[in-house]
Amino acid sequence: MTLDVSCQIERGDFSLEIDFSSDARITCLFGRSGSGKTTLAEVVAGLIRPRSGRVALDGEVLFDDSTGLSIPTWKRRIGYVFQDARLFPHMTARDNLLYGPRRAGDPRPDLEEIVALLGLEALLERRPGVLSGGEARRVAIGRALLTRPRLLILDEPLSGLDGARRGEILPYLDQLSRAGPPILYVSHAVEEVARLADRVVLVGDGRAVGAEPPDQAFDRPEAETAAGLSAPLSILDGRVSGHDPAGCATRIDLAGTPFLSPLLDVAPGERLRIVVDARDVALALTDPIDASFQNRLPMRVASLETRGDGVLTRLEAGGLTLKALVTPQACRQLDLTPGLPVIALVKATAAARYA
Ligand SMILES: Nc1ncnc2c1ncn2[C@@H]1O[C@H](COP(=O)(O)OP(=O)(O)OP(=O)(O)O)[C@@H](O)[C@H]1O
Repeated sequence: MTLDVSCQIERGDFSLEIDFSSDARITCLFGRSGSGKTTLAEVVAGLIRPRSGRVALDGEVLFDDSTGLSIPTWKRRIGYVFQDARLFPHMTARDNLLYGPRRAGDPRPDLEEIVALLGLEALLERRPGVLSGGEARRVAIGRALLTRPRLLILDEPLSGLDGARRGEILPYLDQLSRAGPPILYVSHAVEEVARLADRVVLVGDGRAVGAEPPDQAFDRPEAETAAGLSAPLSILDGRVSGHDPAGCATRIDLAGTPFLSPLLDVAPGERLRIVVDARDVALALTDPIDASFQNRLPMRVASLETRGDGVLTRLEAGGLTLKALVTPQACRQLDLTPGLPVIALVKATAAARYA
């Protein structure tokens, strides 16, 4: 799937300039409340007409103001799951699932498969009034999937759910990301984006320009502002190489660099993504072998940038990139310059697992 959006939107006093292209399995629209994420999603779905520009999915033009073309929503084959599940209250979960429109000639979608994918078996005969928020969202996602969409739009699918309910639904979203259609995922929550996104479109200050890998997107000051972060995040993809025999730590291979995290319930060989706050990375010129840092990574300074009252230091080693936010004093003391070999010091406990 390739989604190309290049258009201008006006909605009352609000205007948004959009220009991105993504062929990722999960593209996240990330920005703070009111930045225009839902508006952008509604443009893709055909629920809002842009003032000008063009929208195309897999090369098929859905909207083009220069030719006057605007394919209606129902012909776009895009599934849209709204922030509120919008299930029919008088129908069972099963009947809600089977309600979605279907194109003539399309093979009937496999209800069993989608029920299994989203863990809906026990819910089928229940009405929405006796479903939890998370269960209702899963039924709404199932209903959208049963229309065989080319693209699934999930607008803040975890909003309003407490931590436990979010934790319940996230593994289903992981499964969906592997087995379902491509997803346009709207969120203002950094945990969700860091866990799920293949590409991130930052929406803010009237702009949504470029779809970037999450680590790159979270390098930007705009992302820090949108996420309410005090420092950039490193979003690192790795594979579990094993668990500490004493059972208190997990070994992860980060692009060839071994890394120790707290014990994670992830089998060896599985992929995962961890997040490290740039403030949790210290630097040394020689290896402090008697310090408690479990990760002492030989790296090289790639670049330095003044960020607020700190210095954002980007580090590289093989395929691994890591960010450290240090004080200007520390920068002077170590005489940090691009190319300098350093040891990056990261406590195992500083690594959070998001996927
Ligand atoms: N029907 C409308 N008419 C005029 N302005 C609107 C309309 N709907 C939304 N807006 C405005 O458009 C802007 C973007 O709203 P939108 O819902 O797209 O933001 P969002 O990033 O999805 O926010 P949230 O995360 O809170 O859902 C806001 O300033 C909002 O007030």
